[in-house]
Amino acid sequence: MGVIVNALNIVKRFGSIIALDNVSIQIFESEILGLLGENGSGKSTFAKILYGVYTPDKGVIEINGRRVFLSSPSDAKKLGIVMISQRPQLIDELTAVENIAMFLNISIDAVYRKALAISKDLGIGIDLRKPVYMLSYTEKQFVELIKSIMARPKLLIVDETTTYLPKDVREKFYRALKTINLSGAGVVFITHKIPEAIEVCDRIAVLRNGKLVGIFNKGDVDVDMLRKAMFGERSLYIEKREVRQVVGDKPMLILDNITIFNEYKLKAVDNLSLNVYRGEIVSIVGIAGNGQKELCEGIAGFIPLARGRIIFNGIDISRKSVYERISMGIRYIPEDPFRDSVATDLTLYENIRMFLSGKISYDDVIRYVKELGIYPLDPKIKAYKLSGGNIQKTSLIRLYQNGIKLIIAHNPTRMLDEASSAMVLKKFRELSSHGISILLVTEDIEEALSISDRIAVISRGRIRAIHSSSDIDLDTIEREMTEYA
Ligand SMILES: Nc1ncnc2c1ncn2[C@@H]1O[C@H](COP(=O)(O)OP(=O)(O)OP(=O)(O)O)[C@@H](O)[C@H]1O
Repeated sequence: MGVIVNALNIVKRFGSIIALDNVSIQIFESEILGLLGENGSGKSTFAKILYGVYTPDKGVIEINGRRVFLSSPSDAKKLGIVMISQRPQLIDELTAVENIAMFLNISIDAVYRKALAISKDLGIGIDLRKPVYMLSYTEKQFVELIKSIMARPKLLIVDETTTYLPKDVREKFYRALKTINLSGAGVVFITHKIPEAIEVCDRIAVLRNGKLVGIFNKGDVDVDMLRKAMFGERSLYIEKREVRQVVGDKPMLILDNITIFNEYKLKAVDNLSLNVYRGEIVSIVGIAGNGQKELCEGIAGFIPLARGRIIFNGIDISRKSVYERISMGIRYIPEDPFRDSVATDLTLYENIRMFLSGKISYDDVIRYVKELGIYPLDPKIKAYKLSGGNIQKTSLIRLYQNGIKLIIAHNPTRMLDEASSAMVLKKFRELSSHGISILLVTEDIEEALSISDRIAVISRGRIRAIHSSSDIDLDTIEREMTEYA
């Protein structure tokens, strides 16, 4: 098998942080190379160097045996390197076909026939002539996948794209990656999920604190070995999650037949009713784009209800402002910390101070940074310099505010590694045992099963089923999620 990419002794520093410390990785033709590592270990930095977003401070990149200098993604694209980011890079107002045509610089008619054939081949039923804003997150990622296949890449980088897709959709995605492999291309597959890495990848490279710990062949490793490689001795402390059974009998939140329209005036939440009791953890699971974001924003007060009522702690808050809802004890953790919940131009210290009332000393901030496991342990660092997972942990400072009665958390662990996710779920459990109610809106069914008292399945803005988490299993929930989609 030929070598597509030879990354030799790559060093990348950001000020005093060494994001990549002498990392050498080869990527072969027709292989899927996994990239695993805890938050802040250097995965995205490595991917961005291959995609021309960052240039290395030291080291050499060779593509097909020739030394290259990638100074932008268009340099990378010319060499056949394509990346699917965690957030779809599509223009919402254009159709899927127009987006693909623009990326490939070819005519719309030529794109349509080919794209349709590829989507049929993969068993993906997407209307490629719809504007992208009408597609769900999953459908958008499939458009990215079709776009990547049509670009005939030599190297495809997939950055945590599949984390929350339901099993059957994920399998279609994996099949597509194997198809890309068949043409001789290599794939770099970044994921936080160790079992997924074992399932999909031929080899798995593990990074820790910017250093390459090792590259393992699929057949030679198991979950425990990879966990140890990722976290070192800390792997021993990753808690087993367990289901709690303490729930109050007083509804903290009553959603009474609420309907909410999205920014495109489409009905996103459709006549939805649900109660969350005092101290209860209720999860809402569903495929992304089924009204979850609008539901969260509607409860937090960012967007108005078209119909229905929200009763919080006995009071109708349907017309109350965001500020009034916060004062009453509602906290919202949005799913996109970059856009909605962390001021990236401010320092970590300033972000933490902003969300915690009263006098907060520098030492207090250090304590929170430690408790949240934010890396690097430097309150003076500007937030934009943090890795995705560490930015997400910063947004979770809201969990430490006073006076909380209800938390609405939307995919709060999406970017977190296993140890950090366990820390957040432990915090949720602790808060609920103090009577705080939690509405966890997540696409991670295992997470929902591990922590919730009840699980509701959402599809097309409606609750399709509600289960006690002790009476339900993953397969049934996945079936229900896709049945109505
Ligand atoms: N633009 C930047 N400026 C300063 N520091 C940065 C920048 N980008 C990344 N870093 C730092 O480099 C280190 C590695 O970050 P990177 O984003 O590669 O981690 P990661 O493994 O992808 O993490 P995650 O799983 O959280 O996405 C982190 O300490 C991060 O704070």
